Amino acid sequence: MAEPLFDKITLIGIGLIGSSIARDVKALGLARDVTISTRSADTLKRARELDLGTGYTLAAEEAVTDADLVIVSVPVGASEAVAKQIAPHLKAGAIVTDVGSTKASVIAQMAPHMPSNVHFIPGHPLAGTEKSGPDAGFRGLFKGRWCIFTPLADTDPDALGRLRSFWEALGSKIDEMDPEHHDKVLAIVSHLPHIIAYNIVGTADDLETVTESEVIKYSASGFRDFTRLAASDPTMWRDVCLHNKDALLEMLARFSEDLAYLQRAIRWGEGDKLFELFSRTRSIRRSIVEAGQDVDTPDFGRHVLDTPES
Ligand SMILES: NC(=O)C1=CN([C@@H]2O[C@H](COP(=O)(O)OP(=O)(O)OC[C@H]3O[C@@H](n4cnc5c(N)ncnc54)[C@H](O)[C@@H]3O)[C@@H](O)[C@H]2O)C=CC1
Ligand SMILES: O=C(O)C(=O)Cc1ccc(O)cc1
Repeated sequence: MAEPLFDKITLIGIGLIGSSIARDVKALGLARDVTISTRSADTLKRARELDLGTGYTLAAEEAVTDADLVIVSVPVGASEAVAKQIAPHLKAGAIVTDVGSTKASVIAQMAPHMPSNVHFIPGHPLAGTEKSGPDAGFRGLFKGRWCIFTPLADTDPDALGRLRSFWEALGSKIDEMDPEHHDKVLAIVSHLPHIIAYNIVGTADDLETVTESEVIKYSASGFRDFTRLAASDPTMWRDVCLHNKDALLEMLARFSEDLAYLQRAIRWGEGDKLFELFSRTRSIRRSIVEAGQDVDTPDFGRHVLDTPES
């Protein structure tokens, strides 16, 4: 068991991400006190049944009292409400971080409410699944995965170092970026793929000439991969779309142009153009595999941490 990095950690939101953090924190002994707060009584009750923390309350302002580290793991659209609620009750010197999939909007929502004696360090673990809620979390989700920090200009290096040590204890690799760049990168590698998945599954569902039972019966593995992404939480992804609007619209515009190019090549029988693109994209997949980043298999992220569960 590791020496606790923090006396008290408070988790606001205890879904897939919050509960995965809680499981690792508890198993690794990273805090003496793990207080959990979430919006609904049913979810809080489930967190208690799963024994995810040491204290439970529906009142976020009560939960953050005396906390050394506060991790906000709620849909990005709820960030401002949470920040307003907790801000007056934060301990001087506390670190407040989040895990939201978009960063510029979360900073705009939270930073103005943070007291000057608190260290607010936005973060985003690039790890997850299509599932949600406290039962969906699991130990080791963050192992070997990137966690991106988008620190504000005046961030205290000591606080940054302590947050880095925390994520490293969960097995993550850390990178830093400015929030706008983060939002562009994530728009192409994560947000656009989810939108494409929602769209293709919606298109299949709307077809008049192919029945739903045929789609289910004959779904090839490529289509099944899309259905996994398209099963992701609607609240979370509505919020991602609304809160990374500019970057997403830019990537969608680029995507539509490139799709039109493909459409023309198919219409006019330009096989050389199709072959050239398909060869280029194949090499990207090879680079991902060579870089050891091809962990997105059906059981991806399910590797447990080396430290045995206590
Ligand atoms: N699901 C994924 O694969 C990943 C999600 N994220 C980000 O992590 C955050 C949480 O996502 P998940 O854990 O997947 O969602 P989830 O739906 O599993 O859990 C969300 C939690 O937030 C709580 N909540 C919602 N509104 C709240 C409010 N106003 N006050 C307090 N609690 C509130 C819910 O009760 C629930 O406990 C999101 O911002 C998402 O963008 C980041 C990386 C991966
Ligand atoms: O389930 C998947 O394939 C994901 O891509 C999970 C995911 C969703 C949102 C994020 O911000 C990061 C990771």
